[in-house]
Amino acid sequence: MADLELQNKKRKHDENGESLKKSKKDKKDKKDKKDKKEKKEKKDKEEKKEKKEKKDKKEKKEKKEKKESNFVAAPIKEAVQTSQADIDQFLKDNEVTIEDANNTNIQPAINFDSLKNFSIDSRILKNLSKFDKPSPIQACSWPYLLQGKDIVGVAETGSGKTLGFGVPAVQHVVNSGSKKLQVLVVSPTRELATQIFDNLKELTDAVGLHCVCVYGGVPKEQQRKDVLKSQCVVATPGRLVDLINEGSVNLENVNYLVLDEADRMLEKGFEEDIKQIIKSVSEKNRQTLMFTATWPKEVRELANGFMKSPIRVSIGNRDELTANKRIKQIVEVIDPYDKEKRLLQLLQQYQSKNKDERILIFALYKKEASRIERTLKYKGFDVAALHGDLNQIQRQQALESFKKGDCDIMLATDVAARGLDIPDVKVVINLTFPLTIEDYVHRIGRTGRAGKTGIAYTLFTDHEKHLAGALGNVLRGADQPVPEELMKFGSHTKKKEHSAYGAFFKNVDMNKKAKKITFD
Ligand SMILES: Nc1ncnc2c1ncn2[C@@H]1O[C@H](COP(=O)(O)OP(=O)(O)OP(=O)(O)O)[C@@H](O)[C@H]1O
Repeated sequence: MADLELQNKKRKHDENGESLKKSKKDKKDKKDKKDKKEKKEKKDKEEKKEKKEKKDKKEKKEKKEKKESNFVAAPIKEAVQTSQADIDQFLKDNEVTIEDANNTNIQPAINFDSLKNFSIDSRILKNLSKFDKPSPIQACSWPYLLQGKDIVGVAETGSGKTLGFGVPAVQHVVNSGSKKLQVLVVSPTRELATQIFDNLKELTDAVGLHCVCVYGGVPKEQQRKDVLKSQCVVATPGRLVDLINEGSVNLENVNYLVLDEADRMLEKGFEEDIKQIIKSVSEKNRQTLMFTATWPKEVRELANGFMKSPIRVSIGNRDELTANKRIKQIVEVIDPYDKEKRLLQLLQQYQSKNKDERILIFALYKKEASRIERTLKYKGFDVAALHGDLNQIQRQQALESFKKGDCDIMLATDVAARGLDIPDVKVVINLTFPLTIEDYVHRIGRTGRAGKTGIAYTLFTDHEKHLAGALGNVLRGADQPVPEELMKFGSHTKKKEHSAYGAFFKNVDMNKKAKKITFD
């Protein structure tokens, strides 16, 4: 009995153990299952959250990109209709030629009113109200530029080309709604870059945007900082390439590129820098503009090389090199050794007339400029000098004192030949003729600006007789007298083999440093 009992007990014990084990196992299975379920739910929740975050991030990015999409052509509302008769009269009076392969034929904006329909920001229009009406180059270029077209704008010196590209540039940024760097204006000299910057800054300040000027001869630090918050940059090529190479400037969002004094920018001395700058700007959405007063044939096909079916707007007969007709051009053929004496006589003659009228003298090389500066100062003339032997501070001070009228005589090399806008320059004296006839047209264009008249006096010697024919053509083209002595040198115009221009797109030996023609 006892054994049996014992066996029963043991069996029961075993059975209890079994069921205990089983219930423990069940419990554990249950718990495992629950844990697993919870884990899965947690994982699903995390995945869902992650998916939502990804989706939100993607939407946010798309929204941001959509907002910062590239320039969308300003919607043209029904423009204030200017009668065709008025338009035709305007085109005829200003000898306007518009070459447009696609015949878009957008009506010129011959008054500021019609600009309102191009959705121009009212603050920009307010800034323009200091003028009566758009200048011809502005009237013809703005409508095309506001439609995102590439343009080559050719118009006489002093005709408002800066705002011609500047107004649509700032409107372009306003339209984009983006604070990224989008506008790049490249100019050949520091003084001209500064002047363009001053013009653009008035507009960017008016609409709460930022503009920066990048040029050599001054420390880089401030320029590096300012670029980061700017939407527009005005630059000379050398310093800009420096900042690109060191990674301080990124042009990937630039979609509005302007070459001011474009024919000069395509010359040999600038080609490597310009090539690198163009390479840094993506071609996809790029709107490219070129503006100048002189547009030699050698440059035209080059320019097309990186523009998209550009519209060419010319004011006046720009096929032949023509000077501003409001400038009285006097050419005197003289012995080179008599130039300084003659210069002193001219200064006596013109300075006595009207103290407020500025006289701008051009020498060719900086050594000559330094020598003449010393001579004039020794003779008691108060002269401001602008040439490459001076540091940037001295150059800025000289230009400022001339603009303000502290000095009414400036002596400069061709660094001042292009673009500088000094309203009261009444007389330009070419003490030494420039290297090219184009530079002659730009030099004398420092006077007779914005509709005013001016006088250009040129001392011509047999050293530059190879340019006598071209000079004679410019004089005749502007209805100016051609001196007998000048014609004695012959009227041929040596076909200018612009090795400078030709080199631009050829595989230039990038190792061979281009000969920079610098006067500054
Ligand atoms: N619509 C306008 N009406 C009158 N004056 C204007 C107008 N637009 C610009 N100006 C003035 O004309 C002058 C010359 O302008 P700007 O310097 O832009 O000429 P430009 O054509 O670039 O000359 P350049 O070929 O010598 O560079 C400036 O003083 C400028 O303020």
